[in-house]
Amino acid sequence: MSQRSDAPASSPRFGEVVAAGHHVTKVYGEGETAVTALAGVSAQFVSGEFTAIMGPSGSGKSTFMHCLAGLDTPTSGSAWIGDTELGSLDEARLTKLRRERIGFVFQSFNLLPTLTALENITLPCDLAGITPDPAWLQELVSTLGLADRLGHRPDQLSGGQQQRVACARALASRPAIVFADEPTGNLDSRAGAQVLSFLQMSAEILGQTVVMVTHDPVAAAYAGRALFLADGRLVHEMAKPSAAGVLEQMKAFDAGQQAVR
Ligand SMILES: Nc1ncnc2c1ncn2[C@@H]1O[C@H](COP(=O)(O)OP(=O)(O)OP(=O)(O)O)[C@@H](O)[C@H]1O
Repeated sequence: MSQRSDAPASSPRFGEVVAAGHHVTKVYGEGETAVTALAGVSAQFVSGEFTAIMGPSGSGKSTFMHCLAGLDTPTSGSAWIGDTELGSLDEARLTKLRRERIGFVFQSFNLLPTLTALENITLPCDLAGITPDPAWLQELVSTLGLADRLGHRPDQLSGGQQQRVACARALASRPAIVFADEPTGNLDSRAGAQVLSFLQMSAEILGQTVVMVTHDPVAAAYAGRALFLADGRLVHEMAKPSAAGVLEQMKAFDAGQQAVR
């Protein structure tokens, strides 16, 4: 895939902050049954960066991602996409922003079963009233190895092919940011590696900002940066994570030790 020089003028410039959470706190429930899922997490995501959010089960990874993407609302603190604070938007504006500026990849693919692969890929653009750039679509489809599968419905595709369709769907509108929640959780290691290589390349070559929640150190090693959550707090950050380094860090947290440097 070649570097593109014809990105829309509204595309973020390299190094620009495209998403941020400021002191994001999320408490579910009230009183004695209240659960503090996030306790004041702040992080910034700059253009072209591929960030993995790591942490043990229940550490708040998905809640943080959902708050950043406007799928959940912080109890206090704020979440930003570009210079828009999501809490300032009503539901209609939030839906519009999600459709126009955010791409999603979920563990369970979330493709519509009655639509073909191509119809699934273009659905968010159709809903947002955006006409996807045909050359860009073709490039995505060929890079993801989907050219001869576009007329198939999801039940006629392997899990790996379905997740590659979901990746094409996420990038079709050239969103400001792609959020991927355990994108390889339902895939074998080979299909998972294809999806992760694509996400890595989309950041490194296309400048696509990607934030991925994962528990898998091997998956995190595809990212350029890993953030570690524990008990709803941001406890460590690692640049250029290796699988071994991430594993060591996770073991240290399990053992209640300080961050490994
Ligand atoms: N809707 C909810 N109602 C009540 N508690 C919730 C809700 N969603 C999440 N929680 C709680 O918030 C905490 C953080 O959950 P979250 O799903 O963000 O963690 P996670 O790190 O993504 O976990 P996992 O890796 O297991 O998916 C957990 O204690 C969870 O039980």
